[in-house]
Amino acid sequence: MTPVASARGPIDPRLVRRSRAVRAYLVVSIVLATLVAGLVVAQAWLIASVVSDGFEGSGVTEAVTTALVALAAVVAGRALLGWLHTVVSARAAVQVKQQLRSEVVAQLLGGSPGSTASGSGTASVSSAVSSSSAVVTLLGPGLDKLDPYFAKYLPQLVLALTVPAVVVVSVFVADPLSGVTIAVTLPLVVVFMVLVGYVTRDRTERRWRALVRLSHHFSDVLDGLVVLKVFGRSRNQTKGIAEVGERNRRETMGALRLAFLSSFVLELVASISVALVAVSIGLRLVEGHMTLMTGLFVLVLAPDAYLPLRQVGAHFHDSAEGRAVADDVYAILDAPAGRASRFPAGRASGFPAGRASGASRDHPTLAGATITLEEVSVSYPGRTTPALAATSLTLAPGQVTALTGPSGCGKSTLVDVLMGFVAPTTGRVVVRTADGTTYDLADLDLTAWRAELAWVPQVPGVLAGTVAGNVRLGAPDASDRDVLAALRDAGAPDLHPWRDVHEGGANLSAGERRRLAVARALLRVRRGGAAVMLLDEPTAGLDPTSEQQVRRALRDARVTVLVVAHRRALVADADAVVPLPAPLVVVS
Ligand SMILES: Nc1ncnc2c1ncn2[C@@H]1O[C@H](COP(=O)(O)OP(=O)(O)OP(=O)(O)O)[C@@H](O)[C@H]1O
Repeated sequence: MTPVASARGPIDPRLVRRSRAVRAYLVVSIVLATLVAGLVVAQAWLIASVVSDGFEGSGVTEAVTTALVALAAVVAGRALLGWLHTVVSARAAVQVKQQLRSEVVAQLLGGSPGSTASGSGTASVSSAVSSSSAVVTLLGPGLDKLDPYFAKYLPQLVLALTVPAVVVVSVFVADPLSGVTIAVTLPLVVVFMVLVGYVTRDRTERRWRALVRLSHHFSDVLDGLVVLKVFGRSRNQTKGIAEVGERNRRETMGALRLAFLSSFVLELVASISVALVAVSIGLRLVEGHMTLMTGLFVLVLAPDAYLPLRQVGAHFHDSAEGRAVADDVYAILDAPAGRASRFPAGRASGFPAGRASGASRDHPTLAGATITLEEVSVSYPGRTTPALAATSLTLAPGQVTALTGPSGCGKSTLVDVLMGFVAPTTGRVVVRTADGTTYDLADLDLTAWRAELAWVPQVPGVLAGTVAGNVRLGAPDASDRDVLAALRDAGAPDLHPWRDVHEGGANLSAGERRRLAVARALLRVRRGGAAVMLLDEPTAGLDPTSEQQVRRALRDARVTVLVVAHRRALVADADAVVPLPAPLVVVS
């Protein structure tokens, strides 16, 4: 796993720094906890006074009745404050999760608000969030693990910081010896908590990673289930899933065992400490060195010095998974924008990735622009040969350029570079606008850049909905007539615009999906303002009539066109042909 900058204080400073909701919540929490601390002391004092009055045999006097009413009010007040704290915590959890979810989604989609927040740009995306299944786990059940952090751990932590302090001071004022005893033993509980925390941290992190691995594995198997079934290998996967599931179970049980054990240790330390205070009070009461009222007050109050700390220790386990999740979230948000943006980026699922857009970057208009690739090459880590060897080519405005070459020579990679999905390893893409200004693609706002591109990938993306809805993705405001014309010119007059389309175009043939994507690109040029078309084998698998239609549409588009072509007819139509050399074969 790539190391990520993890924040390991009692409170994750990144959450406090980046979320106003958390800061506001902490302020409210501290106020509520201080009120609770006051009520705890008041409650102990009232109980002590009622009981000592009872022992003195003064009967149910007016003072006793008043104390009992006040005691009832204090108990009700504590209940009310507890309820308020729960409500505030739950609200904060919802707000923070909502904020993190939208920040992560925006970062993955390239909007990158996270990069403007506090991204140092030094962390890299953890391998735990490098696949779509991991992202789904992270944004769904993953972020929900922040609930215990906000609902249980943080309120308790604030109580643990305020209540013991108030209790120690009150006890010290009433009985200095007990005050000193509590003040000396309290840090012991903290020391044990820290020790337990260190052990727990690794355990819970391991458990979270096991859960992510399980979801990865499961999603991979589901993806390949059809192939596995056809080749009779699906049953073998049962064993794999069972093994990963078993590992997850073992990690969960280990984390639970540790949680129970550490609660026991904290209880023990706290009980021994209270016993020390009780023994000293008992002896002094017997010897008559202390009043019953003071003794009772300290005895009732002493456990409350330890209780919040013990509980914070217990809730630390509930929150630990949330902290591991926060690490993954901030690994995405703090990653250099491009790395995170690879998630949705075209075909590419590995490095080198493209980058996210930057709102302040330039965005020249592409109408009439010349796009030049200067010695652009792309190499993927771990590969001995470049995916695209150093290539130079010029896309002249309004011309159709055909890119040819054997399979695997990097044609689609070159298209990915132009789409901004993949950053060149060497070389650069230069844009010379109609007025003669030149720009480097690396400096441009990619969202604006892509808005002027019409793209037909080798495997077109199709969303659930209708044919027309999919075609309109290129130009949402286009009329029905425009959609029909685009479908006709893409050689797809047979595709009814209102026909239902399933997710991924599962109910369309490969040829229908391709023609739908061509229609979408045509509409983007005609009504969406695109000035450049990038098409990756748009006529593969089409019948001669449809192919003829697509070729004509490309010729008539009157924009700059780069078409990856294997078919001779498509190449023959081009104004310029750029052949890429066969990839180097390295035999080791
Ligand atoms: N994400 C990736 N990670 C590593 N290698 C990759 C990645 N994408 C592509 N490649 C490799 O880069 C090389 C070029 O791939 P590319 O898809 O660009 O070729 P192509 O010329 O378009 O091939 P075809 O004509 O078969 O579509 C191939 O060897 C491919 O295996």
